[in-house]
Amino acid sequence: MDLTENIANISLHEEQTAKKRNDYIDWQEYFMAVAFLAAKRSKDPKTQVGACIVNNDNKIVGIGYNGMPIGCNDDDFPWGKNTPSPLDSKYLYVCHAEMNAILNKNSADVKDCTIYVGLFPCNECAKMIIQSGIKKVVYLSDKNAHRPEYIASKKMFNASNIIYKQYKPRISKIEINFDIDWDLVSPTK
Ligand SMILES: O=c1[nH]c(=O)n([C@H]2C[C@H](O)[C@@H](COP(=O)(O)O)O2)cc1CO
Ligand SMILES: [Zn+2]
Repeated sequence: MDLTENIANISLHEEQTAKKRNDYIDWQEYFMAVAFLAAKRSKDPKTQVGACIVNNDNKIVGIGYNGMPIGCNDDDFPWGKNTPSPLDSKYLYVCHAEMNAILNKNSADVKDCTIYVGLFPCNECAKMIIQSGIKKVVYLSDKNAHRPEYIASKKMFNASNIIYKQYKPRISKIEINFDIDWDLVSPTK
């Protein structure tokens, strides 16, 4: 067997024994990352939240982020927090990520689904989650846990048998790189 033939045999063997890659992201990482990607669409200068609703077949059926209602111009409505009049701050207007994800659903309903969200849901979103039939909440941060709205959320979730679970990331960062050299990854034949 000459050298060229030998090299060809080795590469054929490599092709035939090729294994799947194992550094792929798992389902939870994928859904939480989708929620975080959606949050990047938010115009809120302080807090960007994203939510991703997933059914029992691991299919995404709704995505949302916090933003002004349709027709309420992002540039005209306020984004401040601590204004003398509540009418001049964002809170009376902004739609929360969870609410948008539920309303944006692309399936008939979101019954028995799981919602992945950056922040633990407030009491208003908790009510929407319960009424929509979502059965599980996976959240990243519970930074407002001491506030009455969030204590109320937990009371309602407990009463309604909604499971809530904090997501503990295995990795702290998932990078999206548009700058891939596709020919280097998989050379054109
Ligand atoms: O679950 C949530 N979902 C959600 O979309 N939000 C939004 C509403 C506001 O735009 C922002 C919170 O504003 P701030 O952190 O500045 O108080 O995050 C806030 C929460 C917190 O519960
Ligand atoms: Zn909310």
